[in-house]
Amino acid sequence: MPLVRERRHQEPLTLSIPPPLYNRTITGDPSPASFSSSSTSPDSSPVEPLNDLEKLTVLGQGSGGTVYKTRHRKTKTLYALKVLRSNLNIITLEADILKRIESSFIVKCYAVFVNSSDLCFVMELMEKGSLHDALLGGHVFSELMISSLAYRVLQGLRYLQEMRIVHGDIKPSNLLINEKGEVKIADFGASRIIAGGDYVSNGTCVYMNPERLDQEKWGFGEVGFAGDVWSSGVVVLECYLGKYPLTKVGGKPDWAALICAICCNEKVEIPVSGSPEIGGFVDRCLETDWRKRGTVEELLHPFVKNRL
Ligand SMILES: Nc1ncnc2c1ncn2[C@@H]1O[C@H](COP(=O)(O)OP(=O)(O)OP(=O)(O)O)[C@@H](O)[C@H]1O
Repeated sequence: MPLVRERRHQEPLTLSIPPPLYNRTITGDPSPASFSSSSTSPDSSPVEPLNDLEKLTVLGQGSGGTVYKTRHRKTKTLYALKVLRSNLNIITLEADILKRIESSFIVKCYAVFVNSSDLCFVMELMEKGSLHDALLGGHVFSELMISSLAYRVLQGLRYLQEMRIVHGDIKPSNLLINEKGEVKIADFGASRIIAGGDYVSNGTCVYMNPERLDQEKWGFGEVGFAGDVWSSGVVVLECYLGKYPLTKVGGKPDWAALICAICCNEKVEIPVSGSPEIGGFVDRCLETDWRKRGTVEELLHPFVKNRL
């Protein structure tokens, strides 16, 4: 069956967003403007309404908005609140995807609220931040830790594939860690739901796979899932080496250098100090031809079998 990416701007708003119900200001919000909110969450939402949340600190900043640590005023439960300031027609696909997801390998979204031009996601708080933070300063991980991380990412991708969802932006800052040290996949801003044919590029360039950078050569098709596998391989290699593995350290690579590094270079391999299992794993993920690349099912063995 041909694949169609549901174009965000063509997509009708799939969330049934009711008219604003509330009109109060969230504590700590520098804007005096009222914070109108309307819940679009599943019935199980523990947060209703949005202004029950008190902003505590800023957890991080993405290209589209800010993520806050918040506390529910009554229950005292902590949540992460992601506020995206963008074209609602574009970002509601992310909300739609999050609404469908229920997996212990993926950061839970409890509720989605709309506030004029902002879309607010109430999410499970991942206390230990992102894998990107954990990698700062050239920190390297043991193979056992990497295999545990790879297992969780692959299980998350397996779930998404069953839901016909391509994540599209697997990278360290989108892999979050909770208090127990469990890694979960987050951020569906570059995701797409596969139904048949069309394709739009999105996501972070340095973790992109050859077929996405060179679409004329590779064409379209069921490449999205293979793309998530490629990115997972880059992340595993980065955890092993303590640095982004496909280009030289320092400086942001320009587009041409990146295309060359990802599409034309010799195969990137794990150093000889690595075990054959992690070497084989990376090798299968970073297979340039997406048709020959390892699948999620295949990659769940044997490297990740030794997971923690
Ligand atoms: N649920 C969460 N719990 C704890 N911290 C979070 C949570 N979600 C996001 N963060 C933090 O906020 C940062 C920004 O997240 P966000 O998803 O907005 O952008 P990003 O993935 O870092 O960048 P990009 O704009 O490229 O997607 C993350 O890197 C992480 O440190």
